[in-house]
Amino acid sequence: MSAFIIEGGHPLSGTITPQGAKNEALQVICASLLTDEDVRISNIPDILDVNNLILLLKDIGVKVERPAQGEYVLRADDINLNYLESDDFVRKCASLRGSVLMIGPLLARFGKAVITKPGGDKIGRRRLDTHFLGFKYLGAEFHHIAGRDVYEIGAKRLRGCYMLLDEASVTGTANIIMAAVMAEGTTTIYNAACEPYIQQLCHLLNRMGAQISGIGSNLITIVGVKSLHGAAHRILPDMIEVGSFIGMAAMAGHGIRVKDVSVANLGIIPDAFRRLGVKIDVAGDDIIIPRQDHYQIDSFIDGTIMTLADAPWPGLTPDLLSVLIVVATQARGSVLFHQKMFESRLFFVDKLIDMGAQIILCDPHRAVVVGHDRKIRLKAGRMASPDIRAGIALLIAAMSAQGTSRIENIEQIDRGYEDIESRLGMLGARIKREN
Ligand SMILES: CC(=O)N[C@H]1[C@@H](OP(=O)(O)OP(=O)(O)OC[C@H]2O[C@@H](n3ccc(=O)[nH]c3=O)[C@H](O)[C@@H]2O)O[C@H](CO)[C@@H](O)[C@@H]1O
Ligand SMILES: C=C(OP(=O)(O)O)C(=O)O
Repeated sequence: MSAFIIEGGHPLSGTITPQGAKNEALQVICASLLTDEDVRISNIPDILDVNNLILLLKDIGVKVERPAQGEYVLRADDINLNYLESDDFVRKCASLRGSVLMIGPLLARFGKAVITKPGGDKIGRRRLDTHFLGFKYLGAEFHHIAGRDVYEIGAKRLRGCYMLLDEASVTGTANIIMAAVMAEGTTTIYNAACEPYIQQLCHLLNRMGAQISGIGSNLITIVGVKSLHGAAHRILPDMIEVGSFIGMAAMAGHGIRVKDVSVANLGIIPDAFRRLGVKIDVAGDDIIIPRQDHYQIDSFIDGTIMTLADAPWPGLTPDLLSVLIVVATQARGSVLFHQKMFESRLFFVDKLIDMGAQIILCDPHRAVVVGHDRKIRLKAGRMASPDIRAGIALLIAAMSAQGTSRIENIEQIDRGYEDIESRLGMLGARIKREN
């Protein structure tokens, strides 16, 4: 296990550019399985989860070229379906959540896929019912393979239909869309997730010859086509990384510009930070977070205490609540965080409490933060990163703290943040990696 050693208290300033979006990358990379022609994708982040998914695609026979940094050409013209039966495949899927996104395209193109319990963050139950239900609506059948923790999914022919999803699952919606693009007839998905990740996937699929409408809404209509062809695609900036940088700038920044963020695709994210009193200026497609000696948490119009809660898009993404919690620890005022979607994502606040933050963990889903208004600084700590977003939140806390902190299990951070110690180092952070 690797660790970061962070010397806190160094002011950060300058300009930083976000990487391409992890969650979009996982989807569009898997979309390349839908055609035997070249799919060229640029702005692919160089992070563990994405690199492991590309390796897994190589294992099943996808030809991979990397003409430039962040740019890949993927050609799935000779897929080895036998590899899906191997223990090696199952083992690799089990450590990578993005692997679940291969099922829809494999089912659409080859009528066959294997589903195993995929990896990802340990942030509570991560059920796959929505994926299963969607595939079943389209006519797929599931068989549990005795002795192995996997299901085989098969479908001689997928048939379009109307479906109302049980919840707006992000990877579930992406998977069902990819399964439906070559189904016979029309598929209508209601209660579809509509994150920019999904919108981007749909735009790529349409460029590949699919007929998808309703993009950006929770009602998606897909008219099945016979086959798809190659296309090119550029991944959007990672909105979760942009949010992480806003949080970092509020806590430890002396003026930070985040460049080329695609403001139009950030949704409610900047406003969530503004609710905590963080000042954010927009300049073209950049955002600027000036130094702020104090920031004051809003209250609701009726004077009641501010609540920030996650919700399916265009609501507040659950992936930024951990960062928002850290920011609140130095605000003036109090705020209730309600993490509705995941069950175990708030437990990391124990570490912030050890560092001197005033937080009441009410139950696994709710925490109240009483801000210090910078009168008391967080003190350095020794901790392990339980998941990717708690990891970055702890890193931000450590950069703003007094003294030298140590964060272990930083592989969790590496899953989603490209070369983070060097990039933050350019802004003045002192972070050393220990392998
Ligand atoms: C690789 C990837 O893209 N991962 C993202 C994806 O995971 P993933 O697609 O796995 O997450 P889902 O959208 O399926 O669900 C996440 C959690 O939210 C719950 N839920 C979901 C929808 C809903 O309307 N109500 C509800 O309670 C689910 O039961 C589950 O506990 O979406 C999550 C939710 O934005 C993000 O945290 C993950 O970063
Ligand atoms: C929860 C996340 O990732 P994953 O779905 O890959 O575990 C995340 O990106 O915050």
